Amino acid sequence: MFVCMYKFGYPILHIQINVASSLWDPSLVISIHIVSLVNPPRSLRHLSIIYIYIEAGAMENAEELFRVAVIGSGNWGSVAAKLIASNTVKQSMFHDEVRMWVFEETLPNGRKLSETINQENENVKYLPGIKLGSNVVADPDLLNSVKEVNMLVFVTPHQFVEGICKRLVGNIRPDAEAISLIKGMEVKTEGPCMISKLISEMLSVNCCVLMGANIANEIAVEKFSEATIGYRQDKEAAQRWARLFSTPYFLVSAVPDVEGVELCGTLKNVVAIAAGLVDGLDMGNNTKAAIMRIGLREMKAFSKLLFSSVKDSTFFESCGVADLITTCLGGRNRRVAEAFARSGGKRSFDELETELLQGQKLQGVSTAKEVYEVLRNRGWQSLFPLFTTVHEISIGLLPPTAIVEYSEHARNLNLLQGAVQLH
Ligand SMILES: NC(=O)C1=CN([C@@H]2O[C@H](COP(=O)(O)OP(=O)(O)OC[C@H]3O[C@@H](n4cnc5c(N)ncnc54)[C@H](O)[C@@H]3O)[C@@H](O)[C@H]2O)C=CC1
Ligand SMILES: O=C(CO)COP(=O)(O)O
Repeated sequence: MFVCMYKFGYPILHIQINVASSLWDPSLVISIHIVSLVNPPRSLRHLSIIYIYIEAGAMENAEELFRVAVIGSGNWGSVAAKLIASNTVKQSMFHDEVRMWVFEETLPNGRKLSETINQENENVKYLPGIKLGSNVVADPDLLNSVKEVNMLVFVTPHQFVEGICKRLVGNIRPDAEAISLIKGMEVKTEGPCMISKLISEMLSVNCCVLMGANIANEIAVEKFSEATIGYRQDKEAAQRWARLFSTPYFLVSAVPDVEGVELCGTLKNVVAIAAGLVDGLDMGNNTKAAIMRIGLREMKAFSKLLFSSVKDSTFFESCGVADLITTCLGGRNRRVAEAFARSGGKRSFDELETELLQGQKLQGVSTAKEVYEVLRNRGWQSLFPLFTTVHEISIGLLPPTAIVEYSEHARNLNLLQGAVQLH
């Protein structure tokens, strides 16, 4: 770039040569600047090259920056926006602004949720007391929220994703990429469909997943935790997602196993329902640990039967055993299931969800139903006694106490091991 200007009464030539991209941040450009007097008077000839300096600066072309939208603004959606916003202001490869699509609601005081978020920089309904970052912009208009965006973060309860994607078809950038933080699955007539696959197929985008031991309220107050990104082939995209989410208190690693990571996040919610039932029955820690162990075994077997590519090592990442533990100890699925067991199964999960979670959504009960459909369609019910029992308890077919009646399933558990070894 050449610029000619007048300063101190003399014409000055400023030459900027961009020589390379920085290794640690591709959006940083290293430039050499030569600033010189043009045709200086004899007395200033010794200053004809005034100075040369090297600079590392942000790319000037704003179109090249990655623009992020968070689709969803619940408890985890809001924390995800906060994490991302803290990084986009610091890393020059990202545009500062983070748009957050809000499923619009009118609050009890008559104000709109999206307006309140923008005025107070806080999601007063789903994450009260936490500032999101002044660069988070709430938008109730889905299509506007994704305008010019090339990094789409999906984080809504899983039952709403298909409807959202239908509205997005044809309305996103062709070079957009996506990540799903959603724990859940859909069951179609042709079989189970993971949410990342649904997003990927409906929108023709590459879709990674991010799952982990991530109780949103704890990360909101910046307590240390870890998460796992699952990716298919595009390691570079996975690394970009990791940069977008990682902070000193939120450590993100990536593994090439999308289905394994996503199934861990999805299935542990069913086990958390079982753990909550155990709490509601006052069975104690040994029983809960037993349920978690049996649950982990069924998670692994189910995942491997559906996708032979799923890796054993994935179950030892944050998305696996760590998320199982935290959700069984402190999650919403556990809490509502405990209340269900304490009512002797007399109050429905729907009623308890509305009362205890006030707009937040349970994923475990619907996931148990979806898993059950897969088991029934494939004749695998007897191989997965925990998953089957959780569903049958949740629809009132069995009492909550059935969660610990395992002795008669012993034979089937052995069968399960055999079935998995076949793969
Ligand atoms: N909250 C947590 O600690 C964590 C949640 N997750 C996962 O993140 C996903 C999203 O959960 P949260 O952000 O916690 O949500 P949430 O359960 O706190 O809130 C429910 C959200 O659904 C929205 N909603 C209600 N009706 C809707 C509709 N018809 N269409 C679209 N949206 C609608 C609400 O506006 C609200 O934003 C879930 O899959 C969950 O399993 C994952 C890790 C941690
Ligand atoms: O997924 C979670 C933690 O990683 C949150 O689980 P709950 O939805 O049960 O709160």
